[in-house]
Amino acid sequence: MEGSQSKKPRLGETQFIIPATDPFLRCASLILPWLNPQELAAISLTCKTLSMISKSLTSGRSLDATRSLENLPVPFCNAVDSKRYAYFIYTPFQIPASSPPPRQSWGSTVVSPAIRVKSVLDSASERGRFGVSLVDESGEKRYGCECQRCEEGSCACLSLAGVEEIANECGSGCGCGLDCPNRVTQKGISVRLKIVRDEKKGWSLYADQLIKKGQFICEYAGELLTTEEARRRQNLYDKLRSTQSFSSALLVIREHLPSGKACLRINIDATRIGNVARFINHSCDGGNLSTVLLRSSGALLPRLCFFAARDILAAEELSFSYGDVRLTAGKNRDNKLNCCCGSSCCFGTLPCENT
Ligand SMILES: C[S@@+](CC[C@H](N)C(=O)[O-])C[C@H]1O[C@@H](n2cnc3c(N)ncnc32)[C@H](O)[C@@H]1O
Repeated sequence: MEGSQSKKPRLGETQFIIPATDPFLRCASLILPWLNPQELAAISLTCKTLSMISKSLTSGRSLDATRSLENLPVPFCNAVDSKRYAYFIYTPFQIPASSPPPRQSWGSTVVSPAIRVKSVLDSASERGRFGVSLVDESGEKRYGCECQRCEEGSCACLSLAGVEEIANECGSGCGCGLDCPNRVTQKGISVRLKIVRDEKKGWSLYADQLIKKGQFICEYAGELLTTEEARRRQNLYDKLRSTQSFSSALLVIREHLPSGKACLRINIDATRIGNVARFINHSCDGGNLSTVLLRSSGALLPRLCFFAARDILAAEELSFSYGDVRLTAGKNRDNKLNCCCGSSCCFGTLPCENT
């Protein structure tokens, strides 16, 4: 008898089996993954079948925020309210600003393993395509290191004395390949993570395994904006936040140039298009992540990368400091947000960016 019992699906395992012969169902299962939550909710009201497909998609979406674009799935976990996932377009790396944001298929259970593998490979080549490159159109290297290949796990231009000191990685301007040990941050996420709902802070990124001090976690990926566009969007986000529960993820990085006279400003907006880093919350004590501005040889702009600042236990929240609240005190007074980081040195308000 034991063998004949059908196994009940566990939570999040709902699968809608689509008969290969039914053209309506096959069409619906191809189109629905491209819809956003509002569109999905609307279409699921039209008939029982579409309602079942959209329930199955919602389950699929909550199992992996990365849409198979990273090496490992990053699930949403919510024991607080009924939200199953946060909706945004996933990119594993920086991309030029996109308006309107593109559509992206998400949550389909009919994706074959071959397509999953292909999407990961595509993301690796896209990383190169969108990277602002200093290699000229003929492919001739203009900048970059001289290494042609790396031997026995070491690269001639490796300068990995400690996490804080990483400032350069090999890149498209180098002769070495993706297996070069000086390309730690270009291979995607390789530690288990999960996105957990918190009553006060909203979605929060957590470790789902022990992460050793110095391990790479992820980069802050999103749309690269001009300062003018960053200001326009920040105003819009401030307005949206004052009328509804809305969470933005626009990060402004300022890199002071060695002369001390100029400052390079990079605006990365992960609100509409981003990666899992958009779920990292602020902590007034600096949190458990160190941020490193990393320049890959051949790329014009640096990338902001997160590393473990100490050993991080499984089920610990990942956090970093968004900035010094004392420096932003008085700015954007109407838009202050309460900080709930819970650290003993909490200032009570989140640092705000005066874009
Ligand atoms: C980059 S997002 C982080 C992910 C966000 N929690 C979510 O649900 O999408 C930044 C926003 O998260 C919330 N947040 C981050 N750190 C917080 C903290 N320490 N206390 C309260 N809210 C926080 C704020 O709403 C902030 O605008």
